[in-house]
Amino acid sequence: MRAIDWQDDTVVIVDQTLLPHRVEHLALREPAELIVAIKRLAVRGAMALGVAGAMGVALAAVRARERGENVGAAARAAARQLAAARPTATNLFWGVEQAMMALPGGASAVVGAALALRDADIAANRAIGERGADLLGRPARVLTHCNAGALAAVEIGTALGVVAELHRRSPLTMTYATETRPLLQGARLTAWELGQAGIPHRVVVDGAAAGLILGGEIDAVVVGADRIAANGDTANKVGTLAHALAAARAGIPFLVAAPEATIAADTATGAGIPIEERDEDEVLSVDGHRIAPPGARAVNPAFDVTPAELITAVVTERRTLPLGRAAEATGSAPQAAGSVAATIGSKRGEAIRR
Ligand SMILES: CSC[C@H]1O[C@H](OP(=O)(O)O)[C@H](O)[C@@H]1O
Repeated sequence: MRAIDWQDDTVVIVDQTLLPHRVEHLALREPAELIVAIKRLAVRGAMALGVAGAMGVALAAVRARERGENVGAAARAAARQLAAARPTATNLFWGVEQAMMALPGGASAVVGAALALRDADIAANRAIGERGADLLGRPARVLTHCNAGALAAVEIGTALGVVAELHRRSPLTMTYATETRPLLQGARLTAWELGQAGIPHRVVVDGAAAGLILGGEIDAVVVGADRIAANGDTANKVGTLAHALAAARAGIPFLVAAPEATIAADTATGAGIPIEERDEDEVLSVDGHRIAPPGARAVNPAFDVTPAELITAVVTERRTLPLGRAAEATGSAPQAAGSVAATIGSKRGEAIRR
């Protein structure tokens, strides 16, 4: 099952707001429908957003061609609206950009670029899983946050790709999935994926992670990312920073698993990463039932930024980038944060010119 795909000039997604109790697909023919799905997290996760961005431009181009309208104008309008749908995951803008680069070739070329990006995502996730497992060796107990699995990509996923590869090589004793308030991607989606994969797991409340980590119950933490700045600072689902602080205190590896498309060489540090502020009712209610007293207000940042010095390494489909904690975890001299930018910049340039 793919979280997002292209079928008969239509984008087909699994409506993730209905999981785990219902598996329902949505067929989206118009960019506007896809934008609504992105905003309400029916399709979500950095890699899936990259594919959605590209496929959204393709929808605009194909519909315009069918209607005899200006394909370029329709694609440019859709690109602007798609890029504004969610601000943090750099993959969304990258996917839109990749599709727009194919525009001179017409609607068919844009569709081709979107499908190539979809297929490249699958291959990248497979490589990330192998590279991340190579780095971690044989941890027995792993903790992950939010959902960076197949549902956040096309197939496989990043952090859960590493978890699945670790389990394939040497069965994991336990995987701890933090529930990930307020939208519960961990309790709903990661638990569902791990159950489907037959990987032993327990859901834990977000606030329990630090105690498990400092209590010696966790051997490694593996998470995804929504944007990695040039110096290695990493934005991921809110709550990630707390787990990184605990992992640093406990001296266990904290691994960020993400494709090259998540690296934003033009974002110098974490301070430059826009953090999505979502509707406060997501915090004040659960499943439509208000849990806070009338009049209570909330703040609802969807992401936080983990400083590079708390991250053991970023693994992508092509590289293992040791960051601030590499010296502790692997004994290698930590790569100066500044040089990460140079490495990222030069390599990423190659990727785009691929
Ligand atoms: C690595 S993609 C998964 C990534 O995206 C999630 O955010 P959201 O569910 O709001 O799209 C979360 O940050 C995951 O780590």
